[in-house]
Formats: sequence, structure tokens, C-alpha cells
Amino acid sequence: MEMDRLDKKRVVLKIGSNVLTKETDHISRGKIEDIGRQIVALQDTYEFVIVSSGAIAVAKQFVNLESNGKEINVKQALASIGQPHLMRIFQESFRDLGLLTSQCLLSYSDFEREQSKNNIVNTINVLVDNNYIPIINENDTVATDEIQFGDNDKLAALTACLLDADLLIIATNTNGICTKESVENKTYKTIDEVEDIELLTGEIVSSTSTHGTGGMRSKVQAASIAQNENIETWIVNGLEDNFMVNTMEKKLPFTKIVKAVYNE
Ligand SMILES: Nc1ncnc2c1ncn2[C@@H]1O[C@H](COP(=O)(O)OP(=O)(O)O)[C@@H](O)[C@H]1O
Ligand SMILES: N[C@@H](CCC(=O)OP(=O)(O)O)C(=O)O
Repeated sequence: MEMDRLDKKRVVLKIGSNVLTKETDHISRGKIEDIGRQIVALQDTYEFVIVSSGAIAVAKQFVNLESNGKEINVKQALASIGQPHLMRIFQESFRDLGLLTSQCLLSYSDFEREQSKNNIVNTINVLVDNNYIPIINENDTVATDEIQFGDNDKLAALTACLLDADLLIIATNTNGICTKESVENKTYKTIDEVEDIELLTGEIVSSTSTHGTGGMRSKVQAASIAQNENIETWIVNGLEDNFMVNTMEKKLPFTKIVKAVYNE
């Protein structure tokens, strides 16, 4: 028997540039196909809203703007050039798997106005009801919050809260959050489950990866925003094949930030 949409668990999946490029200089079609295949495998029980970075990373593979790409306006221009390419790759790869895609560009300030919040919810619900997978990125032309500080993690958390998601999955390039000591001595021991965000904050190391901006700090902040709205966050290793399915089947180490008991 087919499940009604309301019976499905709503997942907001955030994919960082490092995952999309598999830590290279090029966007990985293979990774996008991997994500699509997992959505197909899980779509009877889960519905997906994707928050995808990668616009700047894609642009860098096509163009070389003057200046080194570190200035904020150049990054904004790169995002503008890369975003349609990113969407094209999603659209082509997902279409081959029978999945429909759509694009939504949002910024933090959209989450502060009642009218725009209602518009976002209504639009995304229509998309999901019609089997379209919304692919969200920050509107980098008008806002610079994420390319400066946050690597789309906070945007994903705000989206999860607004859309009343059941689960926020943040796909990054490590097996979740590892203990500080293990990161420092490169033995990488994943913290499996945690409720106390303060505890996690103490484990953050101030590094980011090649394409990343916010490091683990912005992921912990995102988890905190989600936890305040009673949403569980999983920080998973998106570099692995089949990472969501394998995480769900407990075949991959990941960090689960559970709902706070006092919120129950
Ligand atoms: N305790 C920790 N456990 C794992 N990674 C950590 C930790 N503290 C900081 N990091 C860093 O955070 C990085 C992931 O964040 P980031 O580079 O912004 O990636 P993304 O593009 O996925 O958002 C890791 O590659 C690692 O360098
Ligand atoms: N909106 C930007 C996000 C930039 C960014 O650094 O994000 P992330 O890869 O999540 O660290 C883009 O699409 O390139």
C-alpha cells in the first residue's frame, strides 16, 4: 500500500561543496547521482528537501574571474555564474532517475518576515505534493551571510524548522563530529549521540576543509537551532557512497544530535 504524503518523514538534507566535489576542483556527477539513487530508494517513507551549496565551486571550474576569488563580491558573482550550472547538473542527473527538481533561492532575512515565511512554506508544500524536490541555496546576489560565515548550515536549519521537518541531515566530509583529541591526533573517533550542545561545542577544532567555510562550528549551531524546534540532526559523511541509507542502517559512524528531553 502506498503511503500518504503526511505519513512520510520530511528530511531536509544539506550538502556541502566538499561533498559535491568529492574534495576535488570539480563537481561530481557521480555524487549527485548517488544522492538521487538514495532518494529513489527511500522515497516511499521519506520526502526530501535539499539545501545544496556548490554554486561557487562549480563556477570556479568554468571561469577565472579577475582577483583570487576571496573577495565577497567576486564570490557572489561566482555563485551567480555557478548556480544555473549546478541546477542543470542536478536536473539532468535526477531526471535520469525519474526525479523532478526545482530551485528555491532564499536568504536569512526571508525567515524573519511572516509574509515571506508563509510564501516559502506554501511554495515548497506545492512542490513536494507534486513530487518535485526543492533544491535550496542561499540567494548569494542579495545576501552574503552564508558565503561569509555559515556554509548553508544555518540556512538548512532554518528551513528544517520552517518546514516542520522530522530530520535534518548535514552531509559533510567527516564521519560526523569527532572528539577534539582524536581530530588533533588524527585517529578520528566519532561522537555517536549527544543531547547537550555545549558538550559538542567543546569538541570543535577551528579547521575547515578545502571548499568549506563554516567548519564544524556552523553545523553545531545549526543543530542547536533545530533542537530548539524539536528536530533531530544527523551529521553524516557525504563522501561515502550510499551515505544516507548506510547511516540509517547503522553501517556508517555519524553524530546524532537528539531532541532535548525538556522540549518533549
Ligand atoms: N570535532 C570535529 N570533528 C570533525 N571535523 C571537524 C571537527 N572540528 C572541526 N572540524 C572540521 O570541519 C570540517 C567540515 O566543515 P566544512 O569544511 O565547513 O565542510 P562543508 O563544506 O561540508 O560544510 C572538517 O573537514 C574538519 O576540518
Ligand atoms: N551559496 C554558496 C555556499 C558556499 C559555501 O561555502 O558552502 P559550503 O560548501 O556548505 O561550505 C555556494 O553555493 O557556493
